[in-house]
Amino acid sequence: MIEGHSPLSAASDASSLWLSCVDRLAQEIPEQQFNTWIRPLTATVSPDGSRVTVAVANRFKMDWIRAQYAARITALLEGIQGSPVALELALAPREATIRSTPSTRTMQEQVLAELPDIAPAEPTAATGPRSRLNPALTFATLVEGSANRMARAAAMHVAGSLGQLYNPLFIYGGVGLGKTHLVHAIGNQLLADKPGAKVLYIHAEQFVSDVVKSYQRKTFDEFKERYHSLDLLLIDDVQFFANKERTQEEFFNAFEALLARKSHIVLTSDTYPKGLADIHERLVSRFDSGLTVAIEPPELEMRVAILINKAAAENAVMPEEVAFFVAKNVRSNVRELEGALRKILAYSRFNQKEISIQLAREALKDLLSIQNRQISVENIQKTVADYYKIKVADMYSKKRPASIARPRQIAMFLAKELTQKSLPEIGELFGGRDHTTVLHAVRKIAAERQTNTELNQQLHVLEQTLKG
Ligand SMILES: Nc1ncnc2c1ncn2[C@@H]1O[C@H](COP(=O)(O)OP(=O)(O)OP(=O)(O)O)[C@@H](O)[C@H]1O
Repeated sequence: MIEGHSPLSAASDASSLWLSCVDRLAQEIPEQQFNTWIRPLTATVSPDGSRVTVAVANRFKMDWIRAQYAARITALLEGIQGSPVALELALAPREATIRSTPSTRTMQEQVLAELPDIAPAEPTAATGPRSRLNPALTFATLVEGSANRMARAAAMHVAGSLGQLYNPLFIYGGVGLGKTHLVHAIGNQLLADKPGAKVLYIHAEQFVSDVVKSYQRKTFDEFKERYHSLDLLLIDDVQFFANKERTQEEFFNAFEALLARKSHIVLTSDTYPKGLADIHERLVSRFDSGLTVAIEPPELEMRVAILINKAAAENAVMPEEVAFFVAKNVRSNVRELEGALRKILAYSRFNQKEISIQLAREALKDLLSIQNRQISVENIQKTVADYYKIKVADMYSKKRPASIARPRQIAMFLAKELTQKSLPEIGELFGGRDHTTVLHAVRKIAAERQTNTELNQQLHVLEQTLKG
């Protein structure tokens, strides 16, 4: 803060920080997207401008804003403020709603119950923006490494020869590993080559909402016209179709119609098709009928390359030794790497200092101390999966063979032991399992450890690895 500022001027600076950020976003984002996602937001800014809390209407919007806009909002806020800004997303208080009980639901009520809370300003199937692609997410900005090599090659192939091999292409992996980036890259590449192609990127929850609206408004012809006539459908996070019967049926119809006209479908999920819970078998087998590829957490060298590339894209130079320092300390996913980089760039610009290990240490002070105290569940899942040579995705899958279920129970036990997370939170991070499942795993492994020396030894190795 500038010396001599009165609290009043500090407060008005603080509120203009958010308004300036919104102004900048209005210039960057297509109008429809801006009106849908950014305009309804309200924010509270701390007097020194170091913390901005944005109120969001519902959880779906929160996830979307976090995934699509949070990085850019933080970068803009930090650019305007000239110092690090912590962005928080919070649910705005909402009015109570009355829901029917399942036994008395009509078809429309059943469909309505599938609706994520969407504000009226949402783009509808008929009026939404054409492709919903983010032009910044291209193959050129996606760093390649062994973690995503196969998925990237398959995606490039699809973009280059639509409707031929690998249809559908199913890409799965943990959070923040680049699945969304990759599917946008396919769409952007196709549009660059064939500007007239009909491409749509959609998050699975938005598809649910489109189904619901077409029921509400009786606009099924428009819905079909829109989805069944695409050349390329990119659909993100299909695990959100779980338990949405009507949606699954409509998606199945769209899927069949698109394949029949040799259009391409690309899907992403947090687990592989057979690991998906509560999705109809006929849909799962369709998902698995083309090519299924994984994106793994990036290895050290890839994390380093991502940091150096992303810094260069921001016109900053990140020396390799600093990139190694950061990459060794931020291991779980690319989104977290980006967050760390943003903090370092803001710190360097604000203090007008070159980027060095010392500067990175200072900029990431909070993050590093949190990491030292708290190990993330994602890290535990990856470490345990590597140790027992199973896929990370098996940590979220519904598979039950002992070779998978046991490492999963061990990971749950370690998550309870080494993190601050509650049983329900851990259950959620293991593919939406109930807290009683986690409790059972924790008790079982804890008891067995007392008598089984081999297990005790394995747990010891894992604990040491995780504590670094
Ligand atoms: N290989 C990569 N090279 C460059 N940037 C990457 C790479 N992988 C991921 N990113 C970036 O990391 C961020 C998170 O990636 P993305 O949103 O695609 O992850 P995701 O797997 O879809 O996660 P979620 O499951 O949470 O939706 C994005 O900003 C993306 O551009």
